[in-house]
Amino acid sequence: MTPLEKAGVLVEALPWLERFSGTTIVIKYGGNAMISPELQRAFAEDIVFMRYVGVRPVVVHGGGPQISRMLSRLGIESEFRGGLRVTTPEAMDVVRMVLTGQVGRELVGLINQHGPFAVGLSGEDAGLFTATRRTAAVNGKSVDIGQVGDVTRVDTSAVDDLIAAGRIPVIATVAPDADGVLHNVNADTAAAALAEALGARKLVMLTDVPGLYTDWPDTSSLTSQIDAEALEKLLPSLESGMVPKMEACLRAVRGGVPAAHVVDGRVPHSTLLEVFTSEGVGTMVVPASIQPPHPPSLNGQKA
Ligand SMILES: Nc1ncnc2c1ncn2[C@@H]1O[C@H](COP(=O)(O)OP(=O)(O)O)[C@@H](O)[C@H]1O
Ligand SMILES: CC(=O)N[C@@H](CCC(=O)OP(=O)(O)O)C(=O)O
Repeated sequence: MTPLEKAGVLVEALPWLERFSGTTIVIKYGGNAMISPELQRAFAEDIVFMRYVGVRPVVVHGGGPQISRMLSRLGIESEFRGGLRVTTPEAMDVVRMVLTGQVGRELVGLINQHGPFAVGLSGEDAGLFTATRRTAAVNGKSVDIGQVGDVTRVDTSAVDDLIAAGRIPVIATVAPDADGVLHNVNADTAAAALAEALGARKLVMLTDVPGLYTDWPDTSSLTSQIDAEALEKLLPSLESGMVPKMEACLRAVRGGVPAAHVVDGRVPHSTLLEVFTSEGVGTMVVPASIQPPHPPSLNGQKA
């Protein structure tokens, strides 16, 4: 690349820096996207980059595959229903241990190789999340799945304090209910609730597919943009992990977040590409088809 081309790349980011500097962006890092140490390091670089250019990143992490591995090492059976893990009290202990003690710690460590930014917390800290037990929808019927919750209250004060101090909150999604009983909350669900409560400018979900396929697994059905109404119609036909993910995107945009994106976390620096380049990668969910004006010279893909 010539020096002029390098300068071009930097200048291309300018409208996006102008748009997003000073805003809060919630990034959900799925366990399936954490497939190599290099990718995890690239993710940490993206988050720190955002912080240095004045964006206020908030990381919500998953860890589904890591939880499944630990459960099987311990000989505890685990199954998913409607994209959610059936969570017994015994499994709940493991979920909490893996998310708060392992996956969260590793991300905090990677980010903090660049400076004292990341602080790990969970839904239990300072009343961040209150959960309400939920069921899963399987073939149109609602079935009990144990200690699994939805986030029904968010107290953002601890996250606000950390952001104001220039820190990067890294959040694990276990949460007590109103009686203090701990629940396992799907990380997509929690990220959407938090993005809504923080008034985030964007929600970015990193996963292990290039985006939403409207006719899964037909690869030609990958969609770059969908509005809330169309997504709502599509939801009953979605499968497995995409159910909570797209429900979460819908919740976020209906709750006032201008755009929610599903992007391929297996692509190095996909977060940077999504936020600071004109291409826009993955699938963007918007409240309605009509978009606010774009910065100059854009292709209409981004928000
Ligand atoms: N319509 C669809 N479009 C894209 N992915 C889908 C769809 N339906 C099911 N999937 C599956 O959902 C998975 C992503 O969800 P999940 O495994 O929960 O990821 P994460 O750990 O990132 O939250 C994909 O790997 C894919 O196998
Ligand atoms: C209720 C429920 O399913 N909770 C999830 C929490 C972790 C998660 O959501 O991780 P990913 O983002 O990597 O899928 C689980 O136990 O796997």
